[in-house]
Amino acid sequence: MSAQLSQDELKKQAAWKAVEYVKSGMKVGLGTGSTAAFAVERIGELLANGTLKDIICVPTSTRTQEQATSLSIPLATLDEVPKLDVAIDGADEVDPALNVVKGRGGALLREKMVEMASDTFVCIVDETKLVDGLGGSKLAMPVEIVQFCWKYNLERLKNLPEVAGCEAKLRMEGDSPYVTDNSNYIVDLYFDNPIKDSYAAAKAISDLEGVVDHGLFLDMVTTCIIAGSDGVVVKEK
Ligand SMILES: O=C(CO)[C@H](O)[C@H](O)COP(=O)(O)O
Repeated sequence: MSAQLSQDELKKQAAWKAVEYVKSGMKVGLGTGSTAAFAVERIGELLANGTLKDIICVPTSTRTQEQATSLSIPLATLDEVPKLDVAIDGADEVDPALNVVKGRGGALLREKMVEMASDTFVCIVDETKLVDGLGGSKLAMPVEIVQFCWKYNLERLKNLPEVAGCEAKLRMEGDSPYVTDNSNYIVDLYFDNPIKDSYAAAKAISDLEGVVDHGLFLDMVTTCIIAGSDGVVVKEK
């Protein structure tokens, strides 16, 4: 039966399972992306039917903020609620140690801030996101940089020994650079092979002046919910 589920149905299964971690009275981080959107929708439903009460949520993007507002989910910022009980968010890649790449949706900075502020980070994915090593999907690993002298920083990123051989491209939206919710640009790094040492890469990237943040979320996920053709698997860190 489950072998016939679409990718969206798998995302929804993972999202619904994650929402079981949300209890009345909690402070909740809301992720960004198509998988996280199913979780936001479910939280909205459970609030509307009275199953969940008195929760307050912190969104990780203007997109999620708009969705949550449309569902009458009570919202706050980290300024108002600096400590969260649980955050639920998708990911682009998940390795066997539950380190993840995030930010293909462009929300990496707010996602990292909200997820670091949370006691529990429940990551929700379908099985297509599983990789043997980060960078292994051959899709983008985003780095958020300031707009100022972006070419200079793109070149410096490309030339870091810790990400040797990667391709670096400024993310575009039509004919213009993509601009994040924080008014920054994104350089996407593409790898032929998984990154050898994600920790060294994360440090080297962060150390560049003008880098705001990157999509390597290391040692952050506490629970990963993976929906696949064999059902839903929960992995705890
Ligand atoms: O990091 C993200 C957005 O910045 C998303 O969580 C990530 O891109 C996964 O998205 P989706 O659930 O649509 O596959």
